[in-house]
Amino acid sequence: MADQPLKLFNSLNRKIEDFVPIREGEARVYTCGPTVYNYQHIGNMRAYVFADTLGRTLSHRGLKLSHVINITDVGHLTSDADAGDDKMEKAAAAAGKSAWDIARYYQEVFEADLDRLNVRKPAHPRATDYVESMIEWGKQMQEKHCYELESGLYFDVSTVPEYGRLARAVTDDGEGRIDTVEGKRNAADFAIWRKTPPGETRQMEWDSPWGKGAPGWHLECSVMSAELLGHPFDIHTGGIDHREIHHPNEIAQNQAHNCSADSAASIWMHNNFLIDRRGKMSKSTGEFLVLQTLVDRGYHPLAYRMMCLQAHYRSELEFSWEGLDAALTRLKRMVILAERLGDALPQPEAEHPKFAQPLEKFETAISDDLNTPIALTALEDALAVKKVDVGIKRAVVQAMDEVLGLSLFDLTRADLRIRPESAEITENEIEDALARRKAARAEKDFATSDAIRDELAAKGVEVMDGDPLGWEWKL
Ligand SMILES: Nc1ncnc2c1ncn2[C@@H]1O[C@H](COP(=O)(O)OP(=O)(O)OP(=O)(O)O)[C@@H](O)[C@H]1O
Ligand SMILES: [Zn+2]
Repeated sequence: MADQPLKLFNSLNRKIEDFVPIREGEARVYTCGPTVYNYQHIGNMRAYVFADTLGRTLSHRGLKLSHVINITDVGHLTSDADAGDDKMEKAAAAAGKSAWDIARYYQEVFEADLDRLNVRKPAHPRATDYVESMIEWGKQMQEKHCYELESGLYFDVSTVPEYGRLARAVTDDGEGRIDTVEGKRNAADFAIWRKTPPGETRQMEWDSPWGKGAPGWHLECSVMSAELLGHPFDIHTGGIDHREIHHPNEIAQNQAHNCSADSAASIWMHNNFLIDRRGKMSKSTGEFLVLQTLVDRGYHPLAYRMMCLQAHYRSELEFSWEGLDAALTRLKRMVILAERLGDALPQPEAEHPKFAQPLEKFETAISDDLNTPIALTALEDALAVKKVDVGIKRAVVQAMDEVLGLSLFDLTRADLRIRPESAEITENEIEDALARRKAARAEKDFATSDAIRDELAAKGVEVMDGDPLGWEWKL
């Protein structure tokens, strides 16, 4: 479909590059997944909407996609730089549950949220299923690249070429934040294996040549990407915070293990943060929004996907309820226009000159480092084309929607109504009352019609005659 190259921003050299798959006709993508010690906030979910849009774009270009989003169920400490407690063990202790139960619970919620945001099903390997391979990696790297301290096996970052070239400012931003562990050779050295301290038992621990303990978080992603995608693979993604510590450490391990200066992925991509008035949305700072909160307030989850798509993935996105309202309204307009195409049979082979411009605009935008804000306007241009065969129009709109993942043909007006959990009246009751009112009006029985209107108003439903969006009522 697309004859222009797909251009992507590579964090490795800070340049836009043409994407060239390593294996012809295929694309392999690894995305750092959640640490399942808590709910994922909507900022975390932005990272997966971005990765999914990338995956959909690769599929759209006819590539066979293998996408992995791992589940970190062990090893991530409260500081990315190997200091503090294990996030899983800490959450388990606080909840009085086992770390394993906590991990399973939050993984399920995470997967349900991915579904609700139309993130296509990637592979979800759990770190705890790969510990044996992690130990193998440790043994293999140990002699040339690691040293043992009382607390564990550490990676010496001076043993690989160009350590930290991915990070923006290794000295002040990266290393500056690293808490020191006594005996470390370089401040940026990190744990490959963390030994369980003498006299303690951890819920999640394994035997290893370095004693009982658990793998380091950075090691997990190196090992799972190698096992599931093979090194080298095409694209590695994550949130922009990973560019500073986690990904430089992954690269160092890949270089050491693979005996190569190569980072193991052709392109490293990072999404920017979702912020609110206080800054980066973050679990560690206490209050945060989860997808369910949006749903409880009556918003369809895809309004949030729309909100994400309205910003370029490399820009910060500020969350506000007004912004979410605007995204919802935009989605509604699209759904109303898509509805008019009814059940027309899409005709992907047929062409119409009226769609040349929107299609060209769409391809150019999405190929330009996933410029979804412009791609959305191209979709709107296509939806606005009049007096054409509906089958052709449907095929064009559907192809664009496949990339953006908004499910325009599956959503209905009713799905998109603001319908807070706390509302007293059900959708069916409202529809029923409206139908009775319509019948009364048709018979010029205005007394009944007004009575129904007042009845609804008493329950907080405003009937909107002549609403330009055709949304006959709102709460
Ligand atoms: N505010 C945010 N906006 C966008 N992406 C984010 C944000 N916060 C975290 N991420 C990304 O979400 C993904 C999942 O991260 P993880 O589950 O490890 O969360 P975390 O680091 O514990 O979160 P937090 O930083 O909120 O405490 C990572 O790719 C991370 O970079
Ligand atoms: Zn990772």
